Amino acid sequence: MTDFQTPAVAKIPATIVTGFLGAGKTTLIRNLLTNADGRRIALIVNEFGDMGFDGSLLDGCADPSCSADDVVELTNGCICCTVADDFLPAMEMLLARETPPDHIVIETSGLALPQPLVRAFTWPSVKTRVTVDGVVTVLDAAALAEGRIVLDEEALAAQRAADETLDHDNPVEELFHDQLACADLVVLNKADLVDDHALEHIREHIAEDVRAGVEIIAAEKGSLPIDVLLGRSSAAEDDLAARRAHHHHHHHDDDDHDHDHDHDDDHDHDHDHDHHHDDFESHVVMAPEFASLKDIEAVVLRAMALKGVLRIKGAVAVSGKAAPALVQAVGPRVEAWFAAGAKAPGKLVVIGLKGLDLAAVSAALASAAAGRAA
Ligand SMILES: Nc1nc2c(ncn2[C@@H]2O[C@H](COP(=O)(O)OP(=O)(O)OP(=O)(O)O)[C@@H](O)[C@H]2O)c(=O)[nH]1
Repeated sequence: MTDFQTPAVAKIPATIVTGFLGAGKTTLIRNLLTNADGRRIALIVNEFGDMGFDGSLLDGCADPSCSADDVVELTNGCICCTVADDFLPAMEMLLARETPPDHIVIETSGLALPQPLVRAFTWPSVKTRVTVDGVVTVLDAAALAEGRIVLDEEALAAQRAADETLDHDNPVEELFHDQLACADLVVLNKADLVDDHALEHIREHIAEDVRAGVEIIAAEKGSLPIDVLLGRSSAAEDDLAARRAHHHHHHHDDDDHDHDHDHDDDHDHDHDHDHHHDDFESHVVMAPEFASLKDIEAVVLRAMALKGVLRIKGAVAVSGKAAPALVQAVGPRVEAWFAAGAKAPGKLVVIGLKGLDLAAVSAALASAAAGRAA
């Protein structure tokens, strides 16, 4: 339908960056922002957990080459559940600026379903001004190669049979499929941590989960040319029906938590919003002062090894050092480094499966400190 009254105004493209906890979304975006080539990019960031912004991205943006024009942080829960309260107002604010951005990049939390967010682009206040340029799904190749995210349906069935507590689908798996089904581009990140054979194996599996024609590109530290990441013009918001995962549900019908209130014809195939993040929890844990970066790595690694723990990150103090250390842990990998200017050291965010033993995690962190002092 053509509207002859309104001159055609080019819509602002928006790129959605999704992917599981710790896959490398922030790293990829930091890279993108330092290669923005004069584009004015606004960034909307959503974190799962109470602590909000992880600081490392801001570090990147203290860099004069970082071109983030504006950074909006959404912390009231998972973006896919707070679209109307958080995301739409943030978008409207960006659009109301005198000089709107050239491009908008949205980093979803690692537990967000991209589909409800894409659907938000069909809301009238947004649809006339913005279009989804592409959904970029970042995958952790190491997590896949090491079986922390299970690719294989048979292996998954075996896992389920072995673990009685998995009475329904593995929530990590379901998110994985949702995030893949929505993708315009899959970035097989952390390629440096796996061999070519494993990469090929992963690629073959993923090919079954993505829409036809979706590119799967291996990367290290999310480092890809900006023209690969931006400029896809996918208009995903017009194509939602094709972007739903086919879940193999093991839920009992009455046990399905479908919080979606939208049940008109357009929207009620909304199996893509089963709120898998009800299956996860996040805590802020006070961290002691550590003796050294090595000490941090050893202690956090022990906490990561506890059942259900998926991600730990934050900033901690190191004795005798003015600068706090940032900590990043995904699976068996812990990184810690000094970062002047990181704020509020002494807190770590712990994210994991619902039912994780928080007392044990806190104790692992605290007892290590006591042991060291002895
Ligand atoms: N070896 C390796 N490490 C990587 C790569 N990309 C990211 N990392 C590390 O993985 C960890 C998580 O990276 P982030 O970019 O914070 O991941 P994220 O997806 O934004 O994490 P959440 O927002 O918590 O979901 C950090 O310690 C990164 O340094 C990569 O290509 N190779």
